[in-house]
This record gives sequence, C-alpha cells and structure tokens, in this order.
Amino acid sequence: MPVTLHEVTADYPGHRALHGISATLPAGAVTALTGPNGSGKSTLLNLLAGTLTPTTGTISYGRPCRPAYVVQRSAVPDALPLTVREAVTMGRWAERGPWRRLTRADRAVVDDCLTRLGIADLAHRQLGGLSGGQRQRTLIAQALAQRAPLLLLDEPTAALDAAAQRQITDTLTRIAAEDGTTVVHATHHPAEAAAADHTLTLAAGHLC
Ligand SMILES: Nc1ncnc2c1ncn2[C@@H]1O[C@H](COP(=O)(O)OP(=O)(O)OP(=O)(O)O)[C@@H](O)[C@H]1O
Repeated sequence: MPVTLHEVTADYPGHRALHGISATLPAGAVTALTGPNGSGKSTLLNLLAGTLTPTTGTISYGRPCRPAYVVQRSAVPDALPLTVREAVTMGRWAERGPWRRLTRADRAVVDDCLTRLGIADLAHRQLGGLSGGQRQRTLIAQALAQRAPLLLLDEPTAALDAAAQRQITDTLTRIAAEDGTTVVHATHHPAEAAAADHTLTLAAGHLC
C-alpha cells in the first residue's frame, strides 16, 4: 500500500515544523527519513501515524489503514511488568480488543513474529531484564503482530551497537520484501539510510 503526501504542512503553536512536503512512500520497500535534530522526522512520522493532523495538504493511504508505530525508545518505560510474549500479544489487541480471547490464528501470528525477530527463546523473559537490542526487537515484533500495511519506526536503533543495528535493519528489509509492507523509519545512522530502498532527507522542515 503506497502512501502519498501532497503539499503537507504541520504546525505546533507558533511554529511551522513541516513546509509543503510532497512524496510517495512505496509499498514493499523501506524508506529512511534522515536529517538533523529538529528537522521534522518525528513530526512526519506522527502525521503518517495519524497522531498529528496536517495543517494543510493531504495524506493518501489508498485504503483505510491503522498504521503500526514503534515510537522513540525514550518514550517507552524501561520496566513494564510484561513478558516478551505478553508484549508481542498486545500487538493483536488493535484488531481483537484487549479483553477478547485470542484465537489460534492470533497465537500463530504472535509465534511467527517472535520467530521472525529472533526472540522466541526470550518469550517468557520480563521486558525489564532484556538488553536494549532484545527490547527493541520485542517492540518491533509487537508492531509486526498488528499486521498493518504501514510500519512506522522512530529511530529504532538509537543507542544500539553495530551488530544490533544491522540485525534490525535487515529485519526491516525482510518485512518490506516478504510482506509487501510500507516501512518508514527515522534514522541518524548513514549505514541504515544506505540500506533503505529510498531516503527522504529533511532540513528545517523542508524536503531536500
Ligand atoms: N510538541 C511540540 N511542540 C512544539 N514544537 C515541537 C513539538 N514537537 C516538535 N517540535 C518542534 O518541531 C520541530 C521538528 O521536531 P521533530 O521532533 O519532528 O524533529 P526530528 O527531526 O524528529 O528531531 P530528532 O532527530 O531530534 O528526533 C523542532 O523545531 C521541534 O522543536
């Protein structure tokens, strides 16, 4: 499902954060958002996620869509009292509702996501006891469990070592290629931007 932005602007009180952004985010591909601190990457992700409304311009998804969004690491408390499996299972709530019994198909989706992110052996571990890389893979597995056609990630490898970064970058490439998912992630790492299929670079709220 490609996503198209047409002349999108976004404002915070007294401050324009994005100016007339037009771009297409292709399906089945990874798009990297790059640019210095404050250039508007998170703002653009929030617009795509629907948590922020454009002041002007349009975003077309092609069909009704509830994106999966992995927010910046710093926005998630470190010691959530959950196991890895419980955290990934929460990804099914969007479709199922939190109090409904999960079906066998839901449990198969959770198993598949644990396996694809290489964390099946951690399923019963508490989130609080994981390394940064393991925890981030859990949060990506949770988003993947939503089976959304659009996967958004805000600096998913910030504060991870090179090996963990590469593992996550490779996983995003596979998710896009195998599932046809539109993957968009913000990054400050040149190697990650280079590994993406497309790059959008922002500077002071403008597309370069
Ligand atoms: N909630 C907010 N209220 C007011 N201004 C904001 C808010 N969030 C972001 N901004 C401003 O909007 C601009 C774009 O910020 P944004 O967080 O989108 O940049 P970014 O490229 O994601 O930065 P970083 O690389 O530091 O995460 C900045 O000038 C920032 O100060």
